[in-house]
Amino acid sequence: MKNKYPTEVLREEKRYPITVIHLISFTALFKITTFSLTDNPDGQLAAPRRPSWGRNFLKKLIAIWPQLSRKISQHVFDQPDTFSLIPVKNAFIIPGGRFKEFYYWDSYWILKGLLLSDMKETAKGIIDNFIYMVSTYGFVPNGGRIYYLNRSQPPVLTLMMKDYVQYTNDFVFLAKRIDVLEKELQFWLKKRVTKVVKDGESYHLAHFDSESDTPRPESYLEDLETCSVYNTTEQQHECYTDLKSGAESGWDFTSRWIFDYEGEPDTDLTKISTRRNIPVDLNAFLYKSFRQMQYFYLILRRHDEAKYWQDKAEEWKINIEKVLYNTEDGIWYDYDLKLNKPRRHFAASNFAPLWANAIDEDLKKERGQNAARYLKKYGILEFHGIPSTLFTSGLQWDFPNAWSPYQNIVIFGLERSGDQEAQSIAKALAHKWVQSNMRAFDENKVMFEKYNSLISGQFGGGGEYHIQSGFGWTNGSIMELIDYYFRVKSRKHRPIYD
Ligand SMILES: OC[C@H]1O[C@H](O[C@H]2O[C@H](CO)[C@@H](O)[C@H](O)[C@H]2O)[C@H](O)[C@@H](O)[C@@H]1O
Repeated sequence: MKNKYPTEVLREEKRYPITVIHLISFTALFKITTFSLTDNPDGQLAAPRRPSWGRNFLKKLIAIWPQLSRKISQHVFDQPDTFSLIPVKNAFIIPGGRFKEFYYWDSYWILKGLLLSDMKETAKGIIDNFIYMVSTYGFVPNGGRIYYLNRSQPPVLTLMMKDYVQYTNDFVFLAKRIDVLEKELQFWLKKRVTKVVKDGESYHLAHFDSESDTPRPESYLEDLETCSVYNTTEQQHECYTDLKSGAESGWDFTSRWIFDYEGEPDTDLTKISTRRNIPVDLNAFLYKSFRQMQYFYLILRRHDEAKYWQDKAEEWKINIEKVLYNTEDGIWYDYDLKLNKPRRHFAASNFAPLWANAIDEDLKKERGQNAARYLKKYGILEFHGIPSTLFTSGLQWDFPNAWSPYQNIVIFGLERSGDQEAQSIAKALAHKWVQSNMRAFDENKVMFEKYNSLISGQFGGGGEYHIQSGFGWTNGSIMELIDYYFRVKSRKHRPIYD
């Protein structure tokens, strides 16, 4: 069949018969077991500052880093056209399982875990890989393959730099790279921002919007099948673009991106319309990054640039408040660009502005209180992890799956609101999540990419592939939770909680 495989895949498959491909993937990436000399993978996390159960678990997690570390071999640099890997110089940490290359937003939580394990050189190298990609391609691709070059993932590079600089005080490193951080955020401002109308007023906010209208090479047959319900080529192309935009969101896939005829979330993937949604979490990530740029430029005494990013942060804060905050329900909601109305449904992403602090100082406590009430209303405390949504669609970013990054986003959002009840709920949520992860680890001897919020210790399921283990971001984010909630003494370094 013509066009059965995308050109990138064809190029690799045509040149190399199956056996050679296997050989190549074996030699294209290799594991590194020794880290840089200044890295200390025994890590301060495993030091005797916490209960012994916590120390033992953390030691086991730290021991997983070498299994997930990769470096690109010289063959790829010598013959880049014969590999699908994007050649980056420094070692990195992969998620694990089928994910054998680096992933953009996974790396944010991985980096937190690396810093908490005192592996600052590896962390630095990972940031520099991303800096290289922004310099070369103008943005950070979804992951480390050339077939990911038509979409990004939630923007977190500036936040990675923040964690690194906060841990190391390496302002020279920051000063040399700040223009590239700026370049990445300009990509989002220029390519992903759209006009939003609410109550007759216009605002600007971002949405996910891949520029490619063909099936995802890594899930080619799945996408062909999903979009085959459409009769015209134009409709099929729209469908592919929305699937790729869904992958750009990192929530691939979820009822959040699916609309029924009345604009309500749906479980039928063929109705995917990712671009129609203004996502709360994406705009919170951007707000947090804009504010961070303001602080970075102030430290570097570049006052004009600091003012530019201060204005952007203020604009985003106002727009998040006016368009996404729902005073009646006391929470933020995604916004439907077509029907100009909020999508009033539970999602773990609804809490992201609390975590990003996209709130006026005098409203912080009240917003924390409201968010706590909202969690209780939906009985979220009864679960073993905060589920992505409350829709059972069979898609992996829906009920009952709970994903690690959003545990930290919700928990640290509640924690930093300063409201006492919100803080005690945050602690209870952290306990349940850590418990479930530890139970699963005891039974299976591995960490998973997602968990089932209905059963403590049970891994998640659904979606287009089987459950994967490893797992980079789960390990990084649980280290952050354990470090914050299960500590018995003060620490040498300043914490990096977010
Ligand atoms: O191959 C299917 C999809 O797999 C990735 O998405 C999932 O794994 C990623 C790595 O852990 C994670 O970043 C993402 O949030 C998950 O949904 C990949 O990112 C997708 O682009 C890809 O289509």
